[in-house]
Amino acid sequence: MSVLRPNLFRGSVAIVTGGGSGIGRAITYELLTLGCKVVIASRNAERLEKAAKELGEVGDVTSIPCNIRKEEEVQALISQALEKYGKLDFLVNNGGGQFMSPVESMSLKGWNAVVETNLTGTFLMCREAYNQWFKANGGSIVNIVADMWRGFPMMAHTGAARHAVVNLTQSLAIEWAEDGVRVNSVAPGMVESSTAAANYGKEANVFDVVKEYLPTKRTGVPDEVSSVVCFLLSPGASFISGTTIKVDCGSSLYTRLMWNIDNHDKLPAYQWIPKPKL
Ligand SMILES: CCC/C=C/C(=O)SCCNC(=O)CCNC(=O)[C@H](O)C(C)(C)COP(=O)([O-])OP(=O)([O-])OC[C@H]1O[C@@H](n2cnc3c(N)ncnc32)[C@H](O)[C@@H]1OP(=O)([O-])[O-]
Ligand SMILES: NC(=O)C1=CN([C@@H]2O[C@H](COP(=O)(O)OP(=O)(O)OC[C@H]3O[C@@H](n4cnc5c(N)ncnc54)[C@H](OP(=O)(O)O)[C@@H]3O)[C@@H](O)[C@H]2O)C=CC1
Repeated sequence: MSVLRPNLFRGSVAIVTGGGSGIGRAITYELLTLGCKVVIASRNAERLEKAAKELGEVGDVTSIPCNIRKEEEVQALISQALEKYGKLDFLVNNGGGQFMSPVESMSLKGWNAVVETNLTGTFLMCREAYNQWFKANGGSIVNIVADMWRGFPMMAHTGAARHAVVNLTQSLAIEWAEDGVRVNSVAPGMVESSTAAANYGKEANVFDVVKEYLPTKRTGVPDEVSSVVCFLLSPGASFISGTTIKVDCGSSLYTRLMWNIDNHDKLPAYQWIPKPKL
């Protein structure tokens, strides 16, 4: 099912923030099928535990509740993961989110909540994983960002924070190269997980509305992000660090100003069958 070879990550250990839902869950699922042990971490302990139970049928997974905005919780997450599995190979900073609002009515508290979640949370996770393990042992980090390349109207807070993570990725790739740590990012386009649809799909019907504006004429699926994350973690990406891969099939490049793409179905989704519940 994974395009990567079976047992590729046997003996490896990963932490995936937000690993209990949506894209993070797809990443966790694929890592597990490749033999990796995975710690999933996010705020909602009940939902996380339920996800760990379901994913436990695929492989060795542990849930540890953690709010990535809280320094002491991040420190505890890394040390508990190390206690449980004795090592750490991969960190996937996928946990994040935002709300829709024009800047003029964005409160400072709301701005801070989004910047702390997406930028400061990623910084804390990277720093702690490095200080507690990667510095002495090497490792690989993938940060999930977003399609903010042309600004992010209605989500300016997340646009600013995610672009900052791209720059953080570049800085860390250089600072930590001599310790054998690779750091990359993945920037998904519009990816329709059930959670994302619940967050944005109903209110503004975003995922349905955008389809005709995408070169694919369809939204992405979580498996299409997961496969790229797993590749970046793998030895196949051993000469890639400090980069951000856009997983959007060109949507960040497309405007209808000079070129119009008519409706088509020539770029179908790469989706696991049977599809895991995401
Ligand atoms: C479109 C497709 C592209 C993207 C897809 C995805 O990313 S899919 C994945 C997407 N998944 C997600 O995005 C899920 C994760 N997202 C979240 O958990 C939240 O959006 C969070 C990041 C703000 C964290 O919030 P939290 O739990 O830490 O904090 P809190 O709830 O206490 O809020 C703090 C303050 O923020 C403000 N404020 C908050 N909401 C709204 C709003 N709707 N309206 C206006 N303002 C809002 C408000 O000021 C509030 O304070 P108040 O006025 O209440 O005293
Ligand atoms: N779907 C899409 O189209 C796109 C998604 N993205 C990004 O990809 C990532 C995954 O999104 P997706 O799977 O679609 O949606 P989800 O809502 O399923 O994923 C967000 C995850 O982040 C966790 N999370 C949020 N805040 C925190 C926090 N403070 N500490 C720890 N965990 C947290 C949530 O769990 P909990 O609530 O339990 O904390 C949840 O599992 C997010 O960063 C999202 O913004 C980027 C571009 C497009």
